Amino acid sequence: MRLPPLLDPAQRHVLRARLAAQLVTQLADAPPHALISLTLTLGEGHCRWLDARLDDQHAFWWARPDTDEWRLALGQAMIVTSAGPNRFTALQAAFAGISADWRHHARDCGDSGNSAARRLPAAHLGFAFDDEAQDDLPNARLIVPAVLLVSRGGKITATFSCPAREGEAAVDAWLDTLRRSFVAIPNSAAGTAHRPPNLPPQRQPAPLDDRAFLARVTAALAEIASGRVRKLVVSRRVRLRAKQPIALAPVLAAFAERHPACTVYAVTRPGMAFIGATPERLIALDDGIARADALAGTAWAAPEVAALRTGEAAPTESFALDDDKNSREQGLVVDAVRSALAPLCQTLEQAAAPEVLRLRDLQHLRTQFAGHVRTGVDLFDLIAALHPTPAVGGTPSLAAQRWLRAHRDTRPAWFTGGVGWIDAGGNGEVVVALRCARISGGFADCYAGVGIVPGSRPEQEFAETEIKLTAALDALQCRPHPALESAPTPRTGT
Ligand SMILES: C=C(O[C@H]1C=CC=C(C(=O)O)[C@@H]1O)C(=O)O
Repeated sequence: MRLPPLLDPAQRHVLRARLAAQLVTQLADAPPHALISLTLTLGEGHCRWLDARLDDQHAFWWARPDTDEWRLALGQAMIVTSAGPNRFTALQAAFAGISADWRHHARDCGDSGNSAARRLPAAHLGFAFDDEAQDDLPNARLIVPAVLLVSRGGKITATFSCPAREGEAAVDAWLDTLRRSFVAIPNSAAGTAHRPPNLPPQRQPAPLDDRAFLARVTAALAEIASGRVRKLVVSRRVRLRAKQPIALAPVLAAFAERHPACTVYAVTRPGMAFIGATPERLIALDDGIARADALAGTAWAAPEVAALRTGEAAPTESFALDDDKNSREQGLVVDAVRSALAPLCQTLEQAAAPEVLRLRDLQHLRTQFAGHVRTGVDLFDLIAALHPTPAVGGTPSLAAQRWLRAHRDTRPAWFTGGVGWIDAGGNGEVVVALRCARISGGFADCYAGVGIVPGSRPEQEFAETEIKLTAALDALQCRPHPALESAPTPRTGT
């Protein structure tokens, strides 16, 4: 849809006047260290924010298409980064400091009455799988954006934030951020429909990487047989190359259209973007109720994929979802999530049996947990207790992480880490960064991992990664593997 009128360059003077008036009022009694946020209602409608220039600036884009929630965070009012074993505690302390004097003024949208404004203002956060990882995104990061645009349930808001010491100069900085973000696309443009689509990138064959993955799965099975670990999650990368820089908006639009029940996310900085559509919630906290998923075990309906690339006699179909191997794989995640949450919750409930989560190309087993958290427990405590679950690391967790480091199963950017947001009241949600790609210029690296337990077979696990990679490959319009072109994949589920 069109951008809300207040974001139209022709209306900027109105926006400027409203922001300046509210900021002056807030500054009157604020100490310099206070964080000030102003939320304006921009009207009714649905905005996916894909008109924004995401490709060449620091931004965070997040969508839950099926609940009509679309967020775009631009710029930085406050930023905290961290790494190492205490990284979540460091973010927690920083967030406590920020929220101790976070002043919020919500004009025309009464914090409690308007669902679009209820979870505002907010920070966004993300972290790598491994607390020692060093990559082109900080290991762990929390940002209160300068501008946060939210379209949720038909209501659109904009929240502007700055440290009080910035004073009235913040208004021009906010308007500059908006100008830079929406400058190239006239207000009349209707989202990505007017943008040229990306030309399909080519998949770069990497037979050595493929063999290394198969060898890692075999080594993981040997480690499991030794009794030192019970489960390991092994991952691989597929590289795509395009003739021109890959534009993000069409890829995000495709992710959102094909995976509406997933969380679609993009974390960008100049020259690089990390994007994906994940089905897995790590944790959500809402008014003292924590919700978490134990997601693992995979089945798919494309037997042809199983014989790809390895050229060996391979199983021709996936394990049934209720097969012992899948149940074991998911059961270990259920046990770990329960053990992590139980000490932090007064009550904890879990579904009696796993449900089937049907996605576009595959299916998973999922057990949902819900519990009342104990007094004083916050989102960071919950993240620290849960991450990494055996859905992305292994069991026992520390032994699995040691093995993955030793076997160079590195997880670039925030793959198998987390991305999410937290509002000023401590409510928030973090998803596990899966089904993703790191895009840089004309290159896209797509990632997928698989849980290895007794009974896993290397070729079949390879096939499972191919199926998981389909989400990113499809969104990037990469042509399917030749072996799949002649045999269309039967779709199951939605
Ligand atoms: C690690 C990934 O998926 C996890 C989540 C669901 C099912 C999984 C599995 O069946 O192996 C994985 O544990 C990935 O998609 O890269």
